[in-house]
Amino acid sequence: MQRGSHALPPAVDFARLCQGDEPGLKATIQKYGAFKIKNHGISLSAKDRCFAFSRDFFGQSCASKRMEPAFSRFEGEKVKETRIPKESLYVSKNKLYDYPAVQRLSKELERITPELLQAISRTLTLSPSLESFHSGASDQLAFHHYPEVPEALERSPAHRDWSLLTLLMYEDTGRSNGLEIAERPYLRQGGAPANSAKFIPVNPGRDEITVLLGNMLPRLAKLHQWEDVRSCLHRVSGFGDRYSIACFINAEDDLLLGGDGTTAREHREHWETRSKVQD
Ligand SMILES: O=C(O)CCC(=O)C(=O)O
Ligand SMILES: [Fe+2]
Repeated sequence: MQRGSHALPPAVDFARLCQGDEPGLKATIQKYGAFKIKNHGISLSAKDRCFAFSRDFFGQSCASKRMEPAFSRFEGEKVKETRIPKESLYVSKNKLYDYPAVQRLSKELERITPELLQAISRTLTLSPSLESFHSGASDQLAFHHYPEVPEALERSPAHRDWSLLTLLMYEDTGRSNGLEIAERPYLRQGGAPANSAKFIPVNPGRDEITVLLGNMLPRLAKLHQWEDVRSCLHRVSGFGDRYSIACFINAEDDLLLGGDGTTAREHREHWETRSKVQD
C-alpha cells in the first residue's frame, strides 16, 4: 500500500508492464518524474559483481584512481556552486572492454532498455516512441561512492539529470539509502522550485531499480508537442559510506533536441562541462 502521498508508490512489475498498461503509472510519472520497477530481469549476480568491483576500485589509493581517465575525484563535480562530496567512475560503452566486471550488467541493462522506453512511451502516449531516439551507443554507467562525511547531511544537492532516463541501483542494505525525490506541484513561494519543493524518500526495496526521467525528455516533449513531460528533481541525503550505480540512458548523439538545433551530444556535453569543478 502506498503510504499517503509521502512515499514513491510501490515498484511496478516490469514483466507485467511490458505486457500492457499499469494502472496509476502515468499519475506517478506526472507527479514524481520517477517510478520503481521490480522483476526487471537484471540479475542480482551481475549487480553484486559491479558493487564488489566498485568497492575495490574506490578502495584504491588516490594516486591509483587518478591514473584512471574515467575517474572523477572527490568533490570534482558540482551542482550550481555546491561541490558534491562523492567520487565517481564513468564507464562509457566504448570503454567497456577495460572493465570486464561491468560488461554483464551493461548487457543486461541494454536488453531491457528498449522495452522500458516503449513502456514509458505507451504510458505517456508519446509518439514517435522513445526507443526510436535511442541506439544505446552513448549510454553510460556511473559508479558513485559517497564516503562517510560526518557533517554532510545533504550529499548531493537537488538536481535533474541531463539524460533521457537514469536507472539507479543500490545494494540491499535494508535501510533508507538517502535518495529523495521532489513531489509536484512545487510550492512556488518566491524561491526556486528546488528550494521550495517537498522531497519524499524513495527507499528502493530489495532488488528494485528506480527510474528517473531526465532533461532530454522535456526538450523532446516541446519539440514533438507532447503533453507536458517533466524531468525528476532529486537529491541525496543521509550519513554513512554509500555506493550507488547509475545507468544514464541517452538519446543518440545526433538527435535534435530542440528547434534551436541543439543535438543530444551538445546537450550532454554542456551539462558535463557545467558540473565539472575546474582545478
Ligand atoms: O547516488 C544516487 O543515489 C543518485 C545519483 C545521481 O543523482 C546521479 O548520478 O545523477
Ligand atoms: Fe542525479
